[in-house]
Amino acid sequence: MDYKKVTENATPEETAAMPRGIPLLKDELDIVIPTIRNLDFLEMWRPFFEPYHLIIVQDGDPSKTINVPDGFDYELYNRNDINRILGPKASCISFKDSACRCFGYMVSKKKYIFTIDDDCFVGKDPSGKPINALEQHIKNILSPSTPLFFNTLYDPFREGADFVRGYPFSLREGVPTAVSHGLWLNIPDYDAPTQLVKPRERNTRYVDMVLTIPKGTLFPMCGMNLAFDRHLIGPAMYFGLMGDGQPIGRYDDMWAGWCTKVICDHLNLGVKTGLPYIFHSKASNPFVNLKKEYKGIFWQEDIIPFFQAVTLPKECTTVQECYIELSKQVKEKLSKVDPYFDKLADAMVTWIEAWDELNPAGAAVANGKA
Ligand SMILES: O=c1ccn([C@@H]2O[C@H](COP(=O)(O)OP(=O)(O)O[C@H]3O[C@@H](CO)[C@H](O)[C@H]3O)[C@@H](O)[C@H]2O)c(=O)[nH]1
Ligand SMILES: [Mn+2]
Repeated sequence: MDYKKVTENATPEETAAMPRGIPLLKDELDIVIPTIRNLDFLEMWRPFFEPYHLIIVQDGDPSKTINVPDGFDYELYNRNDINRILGPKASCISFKDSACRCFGYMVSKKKYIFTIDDDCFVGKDPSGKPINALEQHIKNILSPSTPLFFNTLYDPFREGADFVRGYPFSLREGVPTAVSHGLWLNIPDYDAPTQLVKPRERNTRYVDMVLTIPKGTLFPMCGMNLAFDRHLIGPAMYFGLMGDGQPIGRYDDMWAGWCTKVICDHLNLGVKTGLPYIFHSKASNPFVNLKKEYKGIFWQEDIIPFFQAVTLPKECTTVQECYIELSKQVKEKLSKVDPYFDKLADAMVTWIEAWDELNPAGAAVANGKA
């Protein structure tokens, strides 16, 4: 299949020249950014992001000042803030790892979240048009998913597509979409071994596709370019215990993705992957990544069969109830892999306790129907 290679990101001028459409969900969506750097990348995104509220989670040294470009409406939390707000429960929020971003999901009061890394720029589609990734995520999230029966013409709710012959009419309503998982041009999200053997590989392939991940199928969720319905699935988006003091890193989003997918399957919620693309500009150090990842690379050979075998009782009708049940199964079945999972299972409970403390209304409302 011949693809027009996409090899460069949009310039701020090209993005600024884009017609500023109506900012959909302007007051219902927060943009969460984990950072240890400056936030100059926001200049690139200004036309698309400026109307939205940002939640910046500053990782690392809290005494360092993070400069946010003028004109953005934001709240910023550093480690001192996390400790002050959560007290002892702050122990469940990772330090010195992008996993800290999930604190932003917890403190948000909005229905939707979009999270992006600070080294992700505006990509261009094959026609050279800057990609408004946020707009595409919103389209994905606001249209149903089809996890129960695979539509061979991809997302039937996209312009110019539909359900194909043989697709049961009883299933064409689809289910609510909980997660929209975007992809990356330029630096792909490879694990360290792959990065080491393919240091110069760049993703120039723009595939114009959005797919629902079928029920019963897990996937490797990357947190770099991700949106989700916080009211439907927020409490499952815990990015685990990673980074400082932990035996593992760079499995934060993976853990959240596996927990989220089994809970979405149980609650009849959908997960989509594909468009939009961002332009990932910075390859993190593969040797540092290998040190962070290596335990995860062999632990996951046990973790994946665990999640594939997970069943949740029909009495679990909220995300919190599903998540607590999942934490019990993690403690029971994964602790024999490594004592780390015993600690992680406890942290999963702490996360839900902290979530419900900061979001009391959410504690009572069922998030989805089993
Ligand atoms: O200790 C840290 C390190 C980084 N950050 C912020 O997190 C994101 C991602 O950082 P970076 O781009 O350096 O790392 P990548 O390897 O490209 O990240 C991807 O791999 C996964 C790592 O878990 C993750 O899903 C992707 O994000 C940036 O915004 C850094 O500023 C941090 O907060 N703390
Ligand atoms: Mn990166």
